[in-house]
Amino acid sequence: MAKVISIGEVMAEFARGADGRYGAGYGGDTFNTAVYLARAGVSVGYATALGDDTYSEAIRAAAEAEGIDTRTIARVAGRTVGLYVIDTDSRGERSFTYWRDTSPARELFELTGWETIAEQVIEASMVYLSGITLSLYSNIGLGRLLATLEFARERGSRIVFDGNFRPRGWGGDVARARTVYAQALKRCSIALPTFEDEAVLWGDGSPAATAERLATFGVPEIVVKNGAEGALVLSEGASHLVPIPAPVEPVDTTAAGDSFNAAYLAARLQGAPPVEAAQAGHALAGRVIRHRGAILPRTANA
Ligand SMILES: Nc1ncnc2c1ncn2[C@@H]1O[C@H](COP(=O)(O)OP(=O)(O)OP(=O)(O)O)[C@@H](O)[C@H]1O
Ligand SMILES: O=C(O)C(=O)C[C@H](O)[C@H](O)CO
Repeated sequence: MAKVISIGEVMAEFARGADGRYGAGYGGDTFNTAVYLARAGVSVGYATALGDDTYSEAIRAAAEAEGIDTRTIARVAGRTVGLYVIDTDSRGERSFTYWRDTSPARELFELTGWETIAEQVIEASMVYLSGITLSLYSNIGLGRLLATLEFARERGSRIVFDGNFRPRGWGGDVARARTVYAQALKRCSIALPTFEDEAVLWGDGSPAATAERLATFGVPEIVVKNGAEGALVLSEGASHLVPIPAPVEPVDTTAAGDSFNAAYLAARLQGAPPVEAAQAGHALAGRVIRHRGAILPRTANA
């Protein structure tokens, strides 16, 4: 059984290159983290639903080539995956446009056989999800996901959550987003948010305010990422600001946070303390933002 199971959506990706042309790939926040976890040697599975077309099959094959356990990937006949396009500004800051409203991933917890996938999630020793994951599902799907997380937690699994707030995913309904986030946070052992996103969703004035708010939800281990400003680690009652090793001029910041999370978790699973794990997070994220798209070419990851 996979040690970590990451839950969410992976899409086809188009990233615009320096020449103005778009290159094709695939990505999705929780999938990006699963890829970087696998590359760090962590046993990881991905839970989602794909279609049965060539794009879906290419994504499944890519997951398998990365060594990701695909037994928790459902397949829906006659459907295809969502799509997103990355555009970047002169500072490498990314923006996304999505075509994802009809993707099968949104129905994961309502498909025939969803219980089998939930059972595998419950048996994982760590479950990873994000605010984007939460934005995918109907209230029925969310209820099933939250029950699954609750059972996993009762079995001793650690729930890891990255807020990754994307307002469009919630149709502007911030009140619903906050209610649903609170349900995930109550069950969370490790929170790995990004300050910018938390400020939009919760109105936090500083990374310290984000960390304090998450601590009041009872989250014992918190890392608040803040781009080039470093990361604030709060664990066992002590807080540490972990600076980036060196500033990077980003080409495309897509998956900066996702790759940070993977390197952080891999280090924690290998026994490193939180501050050392955050340094590993910075090191990988600093490499990822030098490349276009969410996922580094395999040769660039070494
Ligand atoms: N200019 C930079 N120089 C060096 N490292 C950076 C820079 N910007 C970001 N990083 C690294 O990336 C990590 C995450 O950055 P940030 O908080 O901007 O990500 P994010 O918005 O969550 O990304 P995404 O949601 O696309 O995955 C930082 O903690 C840091 O390690
Ligand atoms: O924005 C999303 O929903 C994505 O999953 C696309 C990107 O890969 C992700 O946001 C990067 O963190």
